[in-house]
Amino acid sequence: MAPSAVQKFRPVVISGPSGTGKSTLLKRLFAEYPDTFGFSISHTTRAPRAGEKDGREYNFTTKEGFLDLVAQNGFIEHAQFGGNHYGTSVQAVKNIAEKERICILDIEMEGVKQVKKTDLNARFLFLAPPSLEELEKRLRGRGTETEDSLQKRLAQAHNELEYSKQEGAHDKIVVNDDLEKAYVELRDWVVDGGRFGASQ
Ligand SMILES: Nc1ncnc2c1ncn2[C@@H]1O[C@H](COP(=O)(O)OP(=O)(O)OP(=O)(O)O)[C@@H](O)[C@H]1O
Repeated sequence: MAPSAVQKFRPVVISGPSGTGKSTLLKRLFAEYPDTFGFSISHTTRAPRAGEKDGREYNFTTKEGFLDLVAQNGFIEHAQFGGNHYGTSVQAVKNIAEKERICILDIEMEGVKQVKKTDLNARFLFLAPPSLEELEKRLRGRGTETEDSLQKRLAQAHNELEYSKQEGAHDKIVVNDDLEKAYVELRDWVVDGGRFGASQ
């Protein structure tokens, strides 16, 4: 039987505390490997803004449609912001594999646990900071956080680090100390000699 798209184009889940450097490293990976990766398109109940197209920026949906999909366990993760629902559906991730691209999911711990319950056959990489002190320095240096949001992120970072120590939580852990070294380690694991984790 031919392997399904998600078996061949296995999604890669990158998690790690906010500020560890996920965006920085992914940006480099996408630049070095254009047309290889993709992000899934999220669902939202908010109205499209001018210029936004259904199925491109978001899958725009009604509240009823959204809640139906929640009831069917169709979402990997979903949340409410400002009165609107947002979510990443399992199908949206599969659609990337159908397009013969590797879907990258940049999600947090609860999302990681949800992905494990699906048939997505994903690979899990955890990006760890060298220490919580260094993470705090980077978050402050980025200049995007208030004191309150910084403290929340650090508390969540502690939880993520504890989870990452559990047997089988992740397939690969990369410590982002020296950026260059971390990039090479992440890239080599993701690319996997051109196999991208597929067994055939
Ligand atoms: N190895 C490194 N050494 C020093 N600074 C780094 C390193 N990697 C990333 N940074 C810096 O740390 C800050 C946080 O990085 P980045 O925004 O990529 O984190 P993130 O994990 O994507 O965070 P979020 O989940 O909040 O989006 C940035 O200012 C980035 O330039």
